[in-house]
Amino acid sequence: MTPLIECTDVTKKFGDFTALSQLNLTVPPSVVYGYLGPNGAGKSTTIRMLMGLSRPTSGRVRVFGQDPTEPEVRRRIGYLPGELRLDERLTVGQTLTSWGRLRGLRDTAYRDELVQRFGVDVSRKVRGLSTGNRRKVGLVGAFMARPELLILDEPTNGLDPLMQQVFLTTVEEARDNGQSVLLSSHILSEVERVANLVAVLQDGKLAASGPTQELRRRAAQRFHITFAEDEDVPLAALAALDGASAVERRRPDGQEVSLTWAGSPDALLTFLAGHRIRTLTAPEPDLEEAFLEYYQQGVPGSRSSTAKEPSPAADPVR
Ligand SMILES: Nc1ncnc2c1ncn2[C@@H]1O[C@H](COP(=O)(O)OP(=O)(O)OP(=O)(O)O)[C@@H](O)[C@H]1O
Repeated sequence: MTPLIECTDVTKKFGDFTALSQLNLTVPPSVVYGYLGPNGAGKSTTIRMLMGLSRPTSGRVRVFGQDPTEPEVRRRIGYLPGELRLDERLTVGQTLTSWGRLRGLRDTAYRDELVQRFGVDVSRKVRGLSTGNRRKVGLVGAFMARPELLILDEPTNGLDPLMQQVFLTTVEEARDNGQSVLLSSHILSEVERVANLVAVLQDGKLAASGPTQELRRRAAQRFHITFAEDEDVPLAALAALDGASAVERRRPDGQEVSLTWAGSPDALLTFLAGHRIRTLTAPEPDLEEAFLEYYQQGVPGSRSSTAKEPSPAADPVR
Protein backbone atom coordinates (compact mmCIF):
# COMPACT_ATOMS: atom_id res chain seq x y z
CA MET A 1 0.00 0.00 0.00
CA THR A 2 1.35 3.45 -0.90
CA PRO A 3 2.24 5.39 2.24
CA LEU A 4 0.33 8.63 2.67
CA ILE A 5 3.53 10.50 3.43
CA GLU A 6 7.04 9.54 2.44
CA CYS A 7 10.10 11.71 3.02
CA THR A 8 13.34 10.29 1.69
CA ASP A 9 16.68 11.83 2.72
CA VAL A 10 15.10 15.26 2.99
CA THR A 11 17.40 18.15 3.80
CA LYS A 12 16.23 21.75 4.11
CA LYS A 13 18.65 24.64 4.34
CA PHE A 14 18.00 28.31 4.94
CA GLY A 15 21.20 29.91 3.66
CA ASP A 16 24.03 28.22 5.59
CA PHE A 17 21.67 26.97 8.29
CA THR A 18 20.50 23.36 8.05
CA ALA A 19 16.97 23.21 9.50
CA LEU A 20 16.44 19.54 8.52
CA SER A 21 19.05 16.95 7.77
CA GLN A 22 18.52 13.68 5.85
CA LEU A 23 15.01 13.13 7.19
CA ASN A 24 13.31 9.81 6.46
CA LEU A 25 9.68 9.55 7.47
CA THR A 26 6.84 7.24 6.42
CA VAL A 27 3.21 7.63 7.45
CA PRO A 28 0.98 4.66 6.54
CA PRO A 29 -2.82 4.82 6.28
CA SER A 30 -5.04 4.74 9.39
CA VAL A 31 -2.48 5.84 11.95
CA VAL A 32 -1.94 8.73 14.28
CA TYR A 33 1.64 9.88 13.92
CA GLY A 34 3.10 12.06 16.66
CA TYR A 35 5.80 14.37 15.35
CA LEU A 36 7.65 15.53 18.40
CA GLY A 37 10.50 17.82 19.20
CA PRO A 38 11.43 20.89 21.18
CA ASN A 39 11.02 24.41 19.81
CA GLY A 40 13.07 24.99 16.69
CA ALA A 41 13.64 21.26 15.99
CA GLY A 42 12.26 21.53 12.45
CA LYS A 43 8.67 20.29 12.80
CA SER A 44 7.00 23.24 11.04
CA THR A 45 9.69 23.19 8.36
CA THR A 46 8.78 19.56 7.62
CA ILE A 47 5.06 20.27 7.65
CA ARG A 48 5.39 23.20 5.26
CA MET A 49 7.17 20.91 2.79
CA LEU A 50 4.45 18.26 3.17
CA MET A 51 1.90 20.95 2.30
CA GLY A 52 3.89 21.99 -0.78
CA LEU A 53 4.48 25.44 0.72
CA SER A 54 8.23 25.04 0.53
CA ARG A 55 10.58 22.70 -1.31
CA PRO A 56 13.35 20.54 0.09
CA THR A 57 16.92 21.59 -0.67
CA SER A 58 17.58 17.93 -1.45
CA GLY A 59 15.74 14.63 -1.07
CA ARG A 60 12.21 13.67 -1.99
CA VAL A 61 8.83 14.44 -0.42
CA ARG A 62 5.76 12.48 -1.55
CA VAL A 63 2.19 12.78 -0.29
CA PHE A 64 -0.30 10.20 -1.62
CA GLY A 65 2.64 9.15 -3.83
CA GLN A 66 2.68 12.55 -5.55
CA ASP A 67 4.56 15.81 -5.44
CA PRO A 68 2.88 17.83 -2.66
CA THR A 69 2.82 21.00 -4.77
CA GLU A 70 0.08 19.37 -6.91
CA PRO A 71 -3.18 21.22 -6.09
CA GLU A 72 -5.05 17.92 -6.07
CA VAL A 73 -2.87 16.69 -3.17
CA ARG A 74 -3.65 19.80 -1.16
CA ARG A 75 -7.40 19.24 -1.51
CA ARG A 76 -7.13 15.80 0.04
CA ILE A 77 -5.50 17.08 3.25
CA GLY A 78 -7.06 18.71 6.30
CA TYR A 79 -4.41 21.20 7.33
CA LEU A 80 -3.98 23.25 10.47
CA PRO A 81 -1.00 25.59 10.13
CA GLY A 82 1.06 26.63 13.14
CA GLU A 83 -0.07 30.19 12.57
CA LEU A 84 -3.59 30.28 11.24
CA ARG A 85 -4.45 33.35 9.16
CA LEU A 86 -8.15 34.13 9.07
CA ASP A 87 -10.15 36.83 7.32
CA GLU A 88 -10.87 39.13 10.25
CA ARG A 89 -13.95 40.66 8.59
CA LEU A 90 -15.91 37.39 8.43
CA THR A 91 -17.91 35.63 11.10
CA VAL A 92 -16.85 32.16 12.19
CA GLY A 93 -19.84 30.71 10.32
CA GLN A 94 -18.90 32.51 7.10
CA THR A 95 -15.31 31.31 7.49
CA LEU A 96 -16.37 27.67 7.81
CA THR A 97 -18.84 28.01 4.90
CA SER A 98 -16.14 29.45 2.62
CA TRP A 99 -13.71 26.66 3.54
CA GLY A 100 -16.46 24.12 2.96
CA ARG A 101 -17.17 25.58 -0.48
CA LEU A 102 -13.48 25.35 -1.40
CA ARG A 103 -13.49 21.68 -0.46
CA GLY A 104 -16.80 20.93 -2.13
CA LEU A 105 -18.32 19.99 1.23
CA ARG A 106 -21.95 18.88 0.81
CA ASP A 107 -22.74 17.01 3.99
CA THR A 108 -22.52 19.62 6.76
CA ALA A 109 -23.82 17.37 9.56
CA TYR A 110 -20.32 16.46 10.77
CA ARG A 111 -19.22 20.09 10.60
CA ASP A 112 -22.18 21.07 12.77
CA GLU A 113 -21.37 18.31 15.22
CA LEU A 114 -17.76 19.51 15.47
CA VAL A 115 -18.96 23.09 16.02
CA GLN A 116 -21.03 21.82 18.95
CA ARG A 117 -18.31 19.61 20.30
CA PHE A 118 -15.62 22.31 20.28
CA GLY A 119 -18.07 24.90 21.56
CA VAL A 120 -17.49 27.21 18.60
CA ASP A 121 -19.79 30.22 18.33
CA VAL A 122 -20.49 30.60 14.60
CA SER A 123 -22.12 34.02 15.01
CA ARG A 124 -18.98 35.69 16.33
CA LYS A 125 -16.71 37.83 14.22
CA VAL A 126 -13.23 36.39 13.69
CA ARG A 127 -11.79 39.71 14.80
CA GLY A 128 -11.58 39.56 18.56
CA LEU A 129 -11.37 35.77 18.87
CA SER A 130 -8.81 34.48 21.37
CA THR A 131 -5.91 32.27 20.25
CA GLY A 132 -7.67 29.17 21.59
CA ASN A 133 -10.94 30.00 19.83
CA ARG A 134 -9.11 30.59 16.55
CA ARG A 135 -7.45 27.22 16.97
CA LYS A 136 -10.84 25.58 17.48
CA VAL A 137 -12.19 27.16 14.28
CA GLY A 138 -9.09 25.85 12.48
CA LEU A 139 -9.66 22.36 13.88
CA VAL A 140 -13.30 22.26 12.82
CA GLY A 141 -12.13 23.33 9.35
CA ALA A 142 -9.46 20.64 9.21
CA PHE A 143 -11.72 17.76 10.32
CA MET A 144 -15.08 18.73 8.80
CA ALA A 145 -14.62 17.16 5.35
CA ARG A 146 -13.26 13.90 6.86
CA PRO A 147 -10.06 14.09 4.75
CA GLU A 148 -7.91 10.98 4.22
CA LEU A 149 -4.99 12.79 5.82
CA LEU A 150 -4.85 15.48 8.49
CA ILE A 151 -1.68 17.46 9.04
CA LEU A 152 -1.92 19.48 12.24
CA ASP A 153 0.86 21.78 13.39
CA GLU A 154 0.79 22.15 17.20
CA PRO A 155 -3.00 21.59 17.29
CA THR A 156 -3.34 21.78 21.06
CA ASN A 157 -1.60 25.13 21.37
CA GLY A 158 -3.88 27.44 23.34
CA LEU A 159 -6.56 24.78 24.03
CA ASP A 160 -7.69 24.32 27.62
CA PRO A 161 -7.44 20.80 29.10
CA LEU A 162 -11.10 20.00 28.39
CA MET A 163 -10.75 21.00 24.73
CA GLN A 164 -7.53 19.00 24.50
CA GLN A 165 -9.52 15.92 25.47
CA VAL A 166 -12.22 16.76 22.90
CA PHE A 167 -9.48 17.14 20.31
CA LEU A 168 -7.85 13.79 21.18
CA THR A 169 -11.20 12.01 21.00
CA THR A 170 -11.80 13.54 17.56
CA VAL A 171 -8.37 12.33 16.44
CA GLU A 172 -9.14 8.80 17.63
CA GLU A 173 -12.45 8.88 15.79
CA ALA A 174 -10.71 9.96 12.59
CA ARG A 175 -8.26 7.08 12.85
CA ASP A 176 -11.07 4.60 13.52
CA ASN A 177 -12.67 5.97 10.37
CA GLY A 178 -9.53 5.01 8.37
CA GLN A 179 -8.05 8.53 8.20
CA SER A 180 -4.44 9.27 9.14
CA VAL A 181 -3.35 12.14 11.34
CA LEU A 182 0.12 13.63 11.59
CA LEU A 183 0.32 16.01 14.48
CA SER A 184 3.25 17.93 15.79
CA SER A 185 3.79 18.80 19.40
CA HIS A 186 6.55 19.61 21.81
CA ILE A 187 4.55 18.00 24.62
CA LEU A 188 4.75 14.25 24.48
CA SER A 189 2.07 13.48 27.04
CA GLU A 190 -0.50 15.23 24.83
CA VAL A 191 0.25 12.91 21.95
CA GLU A 192 1.03 9.67 23.74
CA ARG A 193 -2.59 8.66 24.32
CA VAL A 194 -3.50 8.70 20.64
CA ALA A 195 -0.30 8.22 18.63
CA ASN A 196 0.45 4.73 17.25
CA LEU A 197 3.75 5.95 15.87
CA VAL A 198 6.03 8.70 17.05
CA ALA A 199 9.13 10.40 15.71
CA VAL A 200 11.33 12.62 17.82
CA LEU A 201 13.16 15.38 16.04
CA GLN A 202 16.11 17.14 17.53
CA ASP A 203 18.13 19.86 15.80
CA GLY A 204 16.71 18.85 12.42
CA LYS A 205 17.58 15.18 12.82
CA LEU A 206 15.46 12.19 13.81
CA ALA A 207 16.57 11.14 17.27
CA ALA A 208 14.10 8.24 17.47
CA SER A 209 11.08 6.89 15.66
CA GLY A 210 8.83 3.86 15.86
CA PRO A 211 5.70 2.47 17.50
CA THR A 212 4.86 4.40 20.67
CA GLN A 213 4.78 1.19 22.72
CA GLU A 214 8.21 0.16 21.49
CA LEU A 215 9.73 3.53 22.33
CA ARG A 216 8.14 3.23 25.71
CA ARG A 217 9.81 -0.14 26.18
CA ARG A 218 13.16 1.25 25.04
CA ALA A 219 12.73 4.28 27.24
CA ALA A 220 15.17 4.65 30.06
CA GLN A 221 13.72 3.36 33.31
CA ARG A 222 13.97 4.92 36.74
CA PHE A 223 14.63 2.57 39.69
CA HIS A 224 14.32 3.27 43.41
CA ILE A 225 16.38 0.99 45.64
CA THR A 226 16.37 0.93 49.43
CA PHE A 227 19.36 -0.90 50.93
CA ALA A 228 19.13 -2.70 54.27
CA GLU A 229 19.88 -0.54 57.35
CA ASP A 230 23.32 -2.01 58.05
CA GLU A 231 24.40 -2.27 54.41
CA ASP A 232 26.93 0.21 52.99
CA VAL A 233 25.29 1.99 50.08
CA PRO A 234 27.43 1.14 47.02
CA LEU A 235 26.86 4.45 45.27
CA ALA A 236 30.09 4.63 43.26
CA ALA A 237 29.83 0.99 42.17
CA LEU A 238 26.26 1.55 40.97
CA ALA A 239 27.29 4.65 39.03
CA ALA A 240 30.09 2.68 37.38
CA LEU A 241 27.66 0.11 35.92
CA ASP A 242 27.21 0.32 32.18
CA GLY A 243 23.61 1.50 31.74
CA ALA A 244 23.33 3.54 34.93
CA SER A 245 22.99 7.29 34.98
CA ALA A 246 21.70 10.01 37.29
CA VAL A 247 22.55 7.89 40.34
CA GLU A 248 21.31 9.82 43.36
CA ARG A 249 21.05 9.24 47.06
CA ARG A 250 17.65 10.47 48.21
CA ARG A 251 18.83 11.61 51.69
CA PRO A 252 22.36 12.40 52.85
CA ASP A 253 22.54 9.46 55.28
CA GLY A 254 19.63 7.48 53.92
CA GLN A 255 19.63 4.02 52.42
CA GLU A 256 17.53 4.99 49.42
CA VAL A 257 19.07 5.47 45.99
CA SER A 258 17.43 6.25 42.67
CA LEU A 259 18.95 5.83 39.26
CA THR A 260 18.08 5.82 35.59
CA TRP A 261 18.80 2.61 33.72
CA ALA A 262 19.03 2.20 29.94
CA GLY A 263 18.50 -1.21 28.32
CA SER A 264 17.84 -4.59 29.93
CA PRO A 265 18.07 -4.44 33.75
CA ASP A 266 19.84 -7.86 33.98
CA ALA A 267 23.20 -6.38 34.98
CA LEU A 268 21.56 -4.18 37.61
CA LEU A 269 19.71 -7.13 39.14
CA THR A 270 22.89 -9.25 39.15
CA PHE A 271 24.71 -6.45 40.95
CA LEU A 272 21.93 -6.01 43.50
CA ALA A 273 21.86 -9.76 44.19
CA GLY A 274 25.23 -9.27 45.91
CA HIS A 275 23.71 -6.77 48.35
CA ARG A 276 20.97 -6.81 50.91
CA ILE A 277 18.12 -4.62 49.76
CA ARG A 278 14.81 -3.83 51.39
CA THR A 279 12.82 -2.57 48.44
CA LEU A 280 13.25 -2.22 44.70
CA THR A 281 10.62 -0.29 42.77
CA ALA A 282 10.43 0.71 39.14
CA PRO A 283 7.71 3.24 38.39
CA GLU A 284 6.13 3.07 34.93
CA PRO A 285 8.60 4.92 32.72
CA ASP A 286 7.44 8.38 31.89
CA LEU A 287 7.95 8.81 28.17
CA GLU A 288 8.36 12.50 28.65
CA GLU A 289 11.32 11.86 30.90
CA ALA A 290 12.71 9.34 28.45
CA PHE A 291 12.40 11.77 25.55
CA LEU A 292 14.04 14.48 27.57
CA GLU A 293 17.04 12.20 27.37
CA TYR A 294 16.82 12.37 23.61
CA TYR A 295 16.35 16.10 23.69
CA GLN A 296 19.19 16.77 26.06
CA GLN A 297 21.64 13.96 25.65
CA GLY A 298 21.13 12.52 22.20
CA VAL A 299 20.73 8.86 23.06
CA PRO A 300 19.44 7.29 26.28
CA GLY A 301 22.27 6.05 28.43
CA SER A 302 24.73 8.51 26.98
CA ARG A 303 24.41 10.68 30.03
CA SER A 304 27.58 10.60 32.09
CA SER A 305 27.33 8.10 34.91
CA THR A 306 28.19 10.17 37.91
CA ALA A 307 26.87 9.62 41.38
CA LYS A 308 25.26 12.55 43.13
CA GLU A 309 25.03 13.01 46.85
CA PRO A 310 22.30 15.46 47.78
CA SER A 311 23.51 18.70 49.27
CA PRO A 312 22.89 18.57 53.04
CA ALA A 313 21.18 21.96 52.79
CA ALA A 314 18.69 20.70 50.22
CA ASP A 315 15.23 19.49 51.14
CA PRO A 316 15.92 15.82 51.77
CA VAL A 317 12.56 14.64 50.48
CA ARG A 318 12.16 14.97 46.74
N1 LIG B 1 12.27 30.86 6.60
C1 LIG B 1 13.26 30.61 7.45
N2 LIG B 1 14.45 31.24 7.35
C2 LIG B 1 15.46 30.97 8.22
N3 LIG B 1 15.39 30.07 9.22
C3 LIG B 1 14.24 29.43 9.38
C4 LIG B 1 13.12 29.64 8.51
N4 LIG B 1 12.10 28.84 8.91
C5 LIG B 1 12.58 28.14 9.98
N5 LIG B 1 13.84 28.49 10.25
C6 LIG B 1 14.69 27.94 11.33
O1 LIG B 1 14.67 26.52 11.21
C7 LIG B 1 14.63 25.91 12.51
C8 LIG B 1 13.44 24.99 12.61
O2 LIG B 1 12.26 25.78 12.67
P1 LIG B 1 10.81 25.16 12.78
O3 LIG B 1 9.85 26.31 12.76
O4 LIG B 1 10.65 24.12 11.75
O5 LIG B 1 10.86 24.50 14.20
P2 LIG B 1 9.69 23.76 15.01
O6 LIG B 1 10.19 22.42 15.38
O7 LIG B 1 8.42 23.85 14.27
O8 LIG B 1 9.63 24.64 16.33
P3 LIG B 1 8.40 25.34 17.10
O9 LIG B 1 7.87 24.30 18.03
O10 LIG B 1 9.08 26.45 17.81
O11 LIG B 1 7.43 25.81 16.07
C9 LIG B 1 14.62 27.06 13.51
O12 LIG B 1 15.93 27.26 13.98
C10 LIG B 1 14.12 28.24 12.70
O13 LIG B 1 14.65 29.44 13.23
